[in-house]
Amino acid sequence: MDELHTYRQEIDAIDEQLSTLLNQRMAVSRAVANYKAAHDNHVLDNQREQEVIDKAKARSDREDLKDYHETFFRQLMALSRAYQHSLINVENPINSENKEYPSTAQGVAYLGEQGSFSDKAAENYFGDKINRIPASSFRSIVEGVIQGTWLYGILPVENSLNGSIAQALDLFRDHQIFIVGEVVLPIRHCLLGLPGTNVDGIKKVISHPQALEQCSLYIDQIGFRREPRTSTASAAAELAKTDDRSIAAIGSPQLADCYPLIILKEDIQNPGNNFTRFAVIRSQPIYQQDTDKMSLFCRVPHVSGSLYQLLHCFAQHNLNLLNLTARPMENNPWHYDFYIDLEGGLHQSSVQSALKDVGRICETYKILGSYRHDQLS
Ligand SMILES: O=C(O)C(=O)Cc1ccccc1
Repeated sequence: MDELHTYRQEIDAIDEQLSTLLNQRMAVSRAVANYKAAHDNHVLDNQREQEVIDKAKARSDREDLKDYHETFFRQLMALSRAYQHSLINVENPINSENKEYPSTAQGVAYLGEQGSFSDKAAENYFGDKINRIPASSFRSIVEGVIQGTWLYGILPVENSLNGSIAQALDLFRDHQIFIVGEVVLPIRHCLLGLPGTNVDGIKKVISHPQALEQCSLYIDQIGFRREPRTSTASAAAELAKTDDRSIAAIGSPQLADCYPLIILKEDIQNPGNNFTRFAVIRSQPIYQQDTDKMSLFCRVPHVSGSLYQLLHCFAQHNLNLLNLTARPMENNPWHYDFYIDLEGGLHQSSVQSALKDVGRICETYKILGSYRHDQLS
């Protein structure tokens, strides 16, 4: 018994030293948070964390303690990150992040050509106030916005029948890009052909993959071959340049006004309410007082219960989730990041409290935006 008592005294003395060291470490962490806030740096620096872990393992005085060193330092750094997040992100989100950035960028880039659904979404959101610029891929839109070639971009992010559009979400996660608004469009598809085309003679349909998927029942019933194109409007423009009456394009009825094509059949989309949600993106966030929706990316530790804990942060503050999508991590097979939409704006105290908890639980998280919910759907 005496022996156990002695061991416990030894452990208490070590814990005392650990507490002193933790105070010191968190004080430095505070200084790092201030530095990162002033220099727009991210809280998570994967390379730096790996170096800390490698050094810790090398200091282990026994082989069988290496893994314990790794876990200890991983947890320590997670605590440090949570502390930094609580200092940087939510102390004063509206004032600290709503800076005006000098920019010569103009216009909004959208996918496809004139008459694409993205073009229509941009028109609905901005009216004729700004130029709309056609682009050939999601990536080129995002890169153009980051480089300041365009002020805004517009990307489809979710369809009411097919769910989240993974490619768009991954671009938001992996780039310094922010959502500043959204627009929801009802989607109606029709089959378009060159004048004089007979539906019976059509062998192949061309369109954006989303459109082909949304009309899959009709396409399979007739037995058309499918070929993807950059957008519905690019497919229509391409068809209009040919004289091939064995090809049809799929897209909005308005395409028949933009290109010399005729509508062969209307409303060929699969049954159900077909809406697509588009995100308006910018290279810098805009946080306003009257927003009522937010989007985030969260990375939780790969341990039992961590997703449950993450969801609890929102439940505890009565915040309703509008979307939860798991996206695979590129360099970490079978591990996932979580994309979340929630009802509530960043100016709300319940949201700020929830985000403080999120910061404590997540290895890293990113606020993609706080913006007005388009209630059309
Ligand atoms: O191809 C288009 O027109 C787009 O904007 C992408 C798309 C395709 C189908 C439905 C919604 C958006």
